[in-house]
Amino acid sequence: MTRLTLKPDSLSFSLHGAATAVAAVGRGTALPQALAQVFAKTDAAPQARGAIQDIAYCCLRHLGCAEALLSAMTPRHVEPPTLHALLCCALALLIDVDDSDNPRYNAFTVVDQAVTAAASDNSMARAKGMANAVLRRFLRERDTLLQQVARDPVAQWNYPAWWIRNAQSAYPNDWQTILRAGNAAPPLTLRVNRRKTTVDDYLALLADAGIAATRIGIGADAIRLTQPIPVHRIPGFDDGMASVQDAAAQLATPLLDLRDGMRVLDACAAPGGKSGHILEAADVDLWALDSDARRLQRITENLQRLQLRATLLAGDASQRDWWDGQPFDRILADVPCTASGIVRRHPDIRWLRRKEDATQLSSISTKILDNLWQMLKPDGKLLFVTCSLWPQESERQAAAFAQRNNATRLPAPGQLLPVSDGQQDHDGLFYALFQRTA
Ligand SMILES: C[S@@+](CC[C@H](N)C(=O)[O-])C[C@H]1O[C@@H](n2cnc3c(N)ncnc32)[C@H](O)[C@@H]1O
Repeated sequence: MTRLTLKPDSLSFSLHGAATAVAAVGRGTALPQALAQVFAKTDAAPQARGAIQDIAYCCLRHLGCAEALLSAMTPRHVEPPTLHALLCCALALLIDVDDSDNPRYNAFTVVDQAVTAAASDNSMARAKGMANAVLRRFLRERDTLLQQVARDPVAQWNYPAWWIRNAQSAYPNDWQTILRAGNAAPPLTLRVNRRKTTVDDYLALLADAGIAATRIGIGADAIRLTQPIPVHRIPGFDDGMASVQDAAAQLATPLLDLRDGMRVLDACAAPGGKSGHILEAADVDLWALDSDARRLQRITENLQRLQLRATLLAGDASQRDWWDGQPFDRILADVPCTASGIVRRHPDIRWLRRKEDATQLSSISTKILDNLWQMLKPDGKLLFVTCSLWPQESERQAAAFAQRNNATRLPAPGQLLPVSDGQQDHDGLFYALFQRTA
């Protein structure tokens, strides 16, 4: 509940909105929903929404360090949760200021505006003196405090301890690079719609619009914008000339080896990123299935924009009640997983997931894969995809599946580790391709 009215274009307003969203993540809400709730309650203009979102993302990327700093500077756990989140948001911006050559905010402005945000809210106003003291102490003792908390791996890496241990055990040589990549802001990667244009012509269109972009070495239709821009500013976006899609995700369609006339199932299809790419590549009879009926609506919107058509079905890929009994030439199984390979886009995931989630999600994907295998034509191909880094959900699952079903494994990239610099910039996805021989 607010006491003072904060100006919607002020940093205090953005900090208050971001803190409300981060506190909701602390209660188990995914960040996109948490932000949508904040935007629904406040009358924030697009620019203020952008600032709220940026601060919330920054906070979740620095949450381990911010919480450790707060514990080091305050004798008791800070309550209520929105005040705790507000101080973490402010500390995250101050840490970011320290890291950046071109900081977005002046450090003293951050402190002043965080205290104003606390003062504006009945639930926090009493603690504004404490908030001021904590943030000013951080400014005075920054180096000592950062050194002190960096002994704790959670503060050093900004992931839960179990996540760091998982990464160390799965990737003894690469775990630090992987964790660092997950903390970087992702690039804006586009997929050019080859039904409407070519990569070269689209790059020329972007250049004419003054938007710098380069071809990416992975994914034939992939280009990366040098600076992310809002989606509505992407030339031809509303007409389906380009879609936002990570470069690694753009490998699914070429791996499916599609030909016109094929009957294709995209079994876990929402929001339809890969469905759209499949339909751009070939004239296939595509069935797009998802168990979440609300998320199917996102496929409808995406395909409408691309002016492409599929048969949309709400159903469980581990069951058969939605199937007409006609086998498929190709099946894409982009199964539900922990999403540990896309944390740079979703910094909340690491804080929302639990260690045991991988086991539970693996058992769902085992059922999905075994069921879908029975729906494939002889010689048909099934592409198994996850956006996970954990072998339990990816390589171990693929190997066990091949053994159980006597499936022939065809060449595919396997585990792609997330990379956050250079030409190959992409998320961490896993691909395994199987063929039915009988
Ligand atoms: C990784 S996402 C798919 C992303 C999508 N292929 C794309 O490229 O845009 C996984 C999807 O699986 C769906 N899902 C989860 N369990 C399922 C099930 N048992 N059957 C079908 N879909 C399921 C989720 O609703 C979610 O939309």
